[in-house]
Amino acid sequence: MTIKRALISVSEKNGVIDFAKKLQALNIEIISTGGTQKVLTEAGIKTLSIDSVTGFPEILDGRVKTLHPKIHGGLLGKTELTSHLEMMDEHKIKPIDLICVNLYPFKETLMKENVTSSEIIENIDIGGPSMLRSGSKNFERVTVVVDSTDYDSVIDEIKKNGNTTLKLRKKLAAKAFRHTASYDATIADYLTKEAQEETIETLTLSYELKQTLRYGENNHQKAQFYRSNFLTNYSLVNSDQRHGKELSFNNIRDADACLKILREYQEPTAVAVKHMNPCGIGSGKDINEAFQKAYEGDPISIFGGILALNQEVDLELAEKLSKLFLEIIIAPKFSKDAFSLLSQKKNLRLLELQMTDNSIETELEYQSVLGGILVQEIDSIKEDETSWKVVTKRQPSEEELHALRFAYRAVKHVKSNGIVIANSQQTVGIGAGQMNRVGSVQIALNQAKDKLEGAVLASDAFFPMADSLEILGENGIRAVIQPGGSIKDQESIDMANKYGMTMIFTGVRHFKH
Ligand SMILES: NC(=O)c1ncn([C@@H]2O[C@H](COP(=O)(O)O)[C@@H](O)[C@H]2O)c1NC=O
Repeated sequence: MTIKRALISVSEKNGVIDFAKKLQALNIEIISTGGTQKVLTEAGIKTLSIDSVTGFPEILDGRVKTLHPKIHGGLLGKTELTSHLEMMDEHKIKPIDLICVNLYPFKETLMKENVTSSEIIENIDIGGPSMLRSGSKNFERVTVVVDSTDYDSVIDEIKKNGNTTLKLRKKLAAKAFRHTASYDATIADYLTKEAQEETIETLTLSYELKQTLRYGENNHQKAQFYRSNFLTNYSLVNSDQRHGKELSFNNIRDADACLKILREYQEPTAVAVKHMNPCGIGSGKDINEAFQKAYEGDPISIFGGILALNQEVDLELAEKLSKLFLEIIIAPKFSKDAFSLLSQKKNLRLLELQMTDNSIETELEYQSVLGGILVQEIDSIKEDETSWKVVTKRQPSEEELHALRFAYRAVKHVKSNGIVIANSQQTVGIGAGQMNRVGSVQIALNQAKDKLEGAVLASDAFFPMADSLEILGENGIRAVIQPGGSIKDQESIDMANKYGMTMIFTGVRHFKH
């Protein structure tokens, strides 16, 4: 069976003239909706108007154009069934064998500045998805084109056989259903937010393929990277990779962890990450000093790591960075000479990122478990220092308080059990991902060694026992910040007092499992 009739109804009209011309040259009759018909007619392509087929005008400002049995019957009718053919005959419904439809730009409208809600609602396409669904259900006969990148392969197949192959029609139908599902997911997300609903009975997500990755966590695992429909500040998805080979799966996760930490700091700051944990965070009066602090915090672990900085990298800094082995450097900008120096390193990736506004809004994060998915708000709670309680006899000095704030912002991003030892501008010891807290404390102390003078300690969750405090006291740690909440808190407080330490309970836990 050959394709005899096509319907074209597109909002995004790029490439459609060429496609329609080729269909016309293949003797395919074309029906089209108002705006599309205008464009095609102007290009000298003969088309039938929708109303001449339906016998009904386009009404309600375009809300009803193709929603008619003459169209949907033409798409859904099974021409191999005599009963269908008889019914189509009786109601003067002619088969439509190909549809080319793309939808009202809902997402693009949503992202426009100063857009009104009525403009958003009017950009919910109803007739387009209906046609896509009707045609796709009947993929045995109907070719459904929703993506202009498929125009050529469709034309090629029709040229060869007068029709597309069943294989291609099936592929295109699946694509069309993915397209309408994603389109609806975006609308559902918008309306859910508008209706201020929090717990929804069905999770519908819409992400677009950004790139196929060479492999996943290991080279026998296939992997892809999908982007959200909406741009997020500090997101790797919006980065401009200016140099180096493609990011790997592990690079992306590490770089994301790095950026989530960087987002916590307004002052010039550098963050180095290894295996999703920070290994050095430094702040300073300028970005050079910040990097120096981050580097000196742990000059060993930064090797092979990922570094993100929240200010432009200049030549002076680039010279220091070029001496290190780093996988990725992320910054809002690289000066011209910094870029030419760093881009000489073949294995280094350089990424420029939009990181202007570091306000952390309530975002959701997803984690898959076997057979399910967990959704939670990201840990973006604003620290309310007025609810912090000094539980020891000694109050923290201004300097200690400054360091405690710095350390507590960092420990939130360390895998539990998380321990950070820091001064007011630099992490000097990080204990991460241990199965007991005292183990993390020991790792952090071990790493901090000669930098313990005046250092403070932050813990992501309470100390279950006084043993950690005893070790800290013996090692000269003078100030501690932790959520509190253990039944043995009093023992830890007594131990802190014994060593003349000061300790703050924040009341807010920051587990990161
Ligand atoms: N209401 C309908 O019956 C209807 N039928 C097709 N559309 C959409 O109208 C658009 C094309 O319109 P035009 O050819 O007038 O520019 C396409 O994006 C198509 O998906 C419709 N519009 C919205 O639902």
